[in-house]
Amino acid sequence: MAVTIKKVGVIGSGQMGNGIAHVAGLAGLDVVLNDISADRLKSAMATINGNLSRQVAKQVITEEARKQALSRIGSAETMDGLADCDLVIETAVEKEEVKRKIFHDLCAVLKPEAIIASNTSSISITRLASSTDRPERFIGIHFMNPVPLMELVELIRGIATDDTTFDAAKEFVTRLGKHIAVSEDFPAFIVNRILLPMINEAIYTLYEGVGNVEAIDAAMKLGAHHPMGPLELADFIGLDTCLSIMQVLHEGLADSKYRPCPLLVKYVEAGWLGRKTQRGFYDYRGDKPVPTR
Ligand SMILES: CC(=O)CC(=O)SCCNC(=O)CCNC(=O)[C@H](O)C(C)(C)COP(=O)(O)OP(=O)(O)OC[C@H]1O[C@@H](n2cnc3c(N)ncnc32)[C@H](O)[C@@H]1OP(=O)(O)O
Ligand SMILES: NC(=O)C1=CN([C@@H]2O[C@H](COP(=O)(O)OP(=O)(O)OC[C@H]3O[C@@H](n4cnc5c(N)ncnc54)[C@H](OP(=O)(O)O)[C@@H]3O)[C@@H](O)[C@H]2O)C=CC1
Repeated sequence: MAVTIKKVGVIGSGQMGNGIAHVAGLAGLDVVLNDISADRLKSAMATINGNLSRQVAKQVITEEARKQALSRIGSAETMDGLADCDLVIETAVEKEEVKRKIFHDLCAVLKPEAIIASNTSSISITRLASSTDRPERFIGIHFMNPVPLMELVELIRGIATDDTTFDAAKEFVTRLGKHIAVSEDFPAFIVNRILLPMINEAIYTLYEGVGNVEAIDAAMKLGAHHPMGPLELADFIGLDTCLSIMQVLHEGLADSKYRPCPLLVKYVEAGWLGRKTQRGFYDYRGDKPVPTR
């Protein structure tokens, strides 16, 4: 039976959650954003408004489209508010036990025919699906950061994902105007299997003293035409997320070439997670970012 997605739930209102709510609202879908923190929900709504306003100023969207999109995005402090969604996308932190608990709580309230998706960067979709009551209606829908600007979304089927779910996810992503890359359910899928070892290697390059933060980022921006240097990009993604992805690659593929750089571990242990905590490979607390090494 075909599934029509009209109402979308988003769990986790961090940078990815607010981006997904933003693009879904703009595409004319009703959105309910949920988070464990009421403060986070409030600031996510303000961020979405700010990002929509930037798009109006740049004439990417009209003022009317901004207003319409905002009016479609609501927030819910408990999971009950997601009960009648057709699709719920989980976008909480990259920790398997957190995601499993969310799915357990979500399945208790969500209508049985609804589809559940995870925006995980790396974790097995088959394994996450097994913590739900509907593995056949579970899929990986992996957006890229920043969601309103990046064109790609990866779709990942778990072993049990049925064709109806895959087709509905495809239709949903197409409606958002994004390009789809289909990936097999392997650790970190396609983009992060390639991108994260490059970022980890850039951190080793720093750790071994081959270059400092500025030299490494300038080298890849000006020498390889990357839009952001790898350390700037790591701060943008979040160093906790980068470390989690490397750990999934290291454990999942059992190959020492994916060993997370000890310097990355140290930054995460310090709570220097990048832009979201205002300190990572750069310090963002002043007027302009200053390298921390
Ligand atoms: C970890 C995973 O699981 C997967 C991943 O996502 S990996 C990460 C993938 N993403 C990347 O690799 C991003 C690499 N960087 C880029 O492509 C570019 O730097 C970029 C597209 C992010 C920005 O490009 P830019 O035009 O050079 O930068 P910038 O001038 O700062 O921003 C341009 C506009 O983008 C928009 N923008 C920037 N960040 C935004 C955000 N978070 N949300 C919405 N809009 C944003 C703004 O409209 C901004 O306009 P203003 O100048 O008015 O602020
Ligand atoms: N950052 C990136 O570039 C990309 C990330 N992803 C993936 O998206 C997901 C989210 O990443 P990102 O947005 O960067 O992370 P953030 O740290 O920005 O946001 C995560 C959000 O989830 C909230 N949260 C934590 N636990 C729960 C819970 N039990 N229920 C509801 N909300 C919860 C956090 O709240 P609090 O802070 O209060 O704990 C926070 O608001 C991860 O799986 C990540 O791997 C995918 C593509 C790109």
